[in-house]
Amino acid sequence: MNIKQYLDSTYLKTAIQAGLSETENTTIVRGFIQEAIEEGFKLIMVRPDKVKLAKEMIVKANSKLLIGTVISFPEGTNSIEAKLAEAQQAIQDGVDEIDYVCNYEAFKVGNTELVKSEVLLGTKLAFEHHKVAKWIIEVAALTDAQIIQISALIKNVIIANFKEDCYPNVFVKSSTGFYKTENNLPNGATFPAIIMMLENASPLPVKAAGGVRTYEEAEEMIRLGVKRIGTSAAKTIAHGETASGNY
Ligand SMILES: O=C[C@H](O)COP(=O)(O)O
Repeated sequence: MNIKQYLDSTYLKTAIQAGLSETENTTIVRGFIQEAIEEGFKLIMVRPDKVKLAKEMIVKANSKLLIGTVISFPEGTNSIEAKLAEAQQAIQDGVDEIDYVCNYEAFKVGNTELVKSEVLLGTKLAFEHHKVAKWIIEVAALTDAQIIQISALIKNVIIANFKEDCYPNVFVKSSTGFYKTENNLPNGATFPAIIMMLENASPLPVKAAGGVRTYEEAEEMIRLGVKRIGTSAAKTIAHGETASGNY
């Protein structure tokens, strides 16, 4: 198995989150993009304001590395209009895959219509530009029943509105990697959450993200059926090593 083809190498910290100046953080992002080019990962995930930089570096290196970005990250509470505008800008800057954070807070209070609308319109926008869409559900913020319901909701919106050959291009994604739980509980891609997603999102593919730190974890996720793994430890995982956790 070529694990690198499953790995979305991810750096989503803002300068403030990284405790760095803007210039220092951009230097880190540059290094991350360069590393992903050299390692032959499938895709690099960066914040929207770094998509242009990634595109320039990838074109210059004549690399096939794809670029993904995150929309309404990490809370997902922006209006649909704001999400579409952010995605539109990322498309203009050269993005290949758009990872939208679902408005899971709206979902939790019963506003499923809003989530259905954003999934429909956000996916439509991605498809109009031949891009992949992913919907982050933030499993740590949800009960098991809610994980099941929102995975099925996304699946049903896609099945009702798009042709079968589009299904591989819409993912249900577990986590932002930035959610903070009380008592420091795991905030990312746990095996039980991934299994519930796989069972209820199918035929849509699942992306596991958040807290994946070892080759063994990644391999087990793939064995379970995930098609993509988003991790800030892609290089260490690809080299069969274990990175320190960030929960
Ligand atoms: O979208 C991907 C996540 O931000 C990656 O999370 P991580 O930093 O815990 O690997």
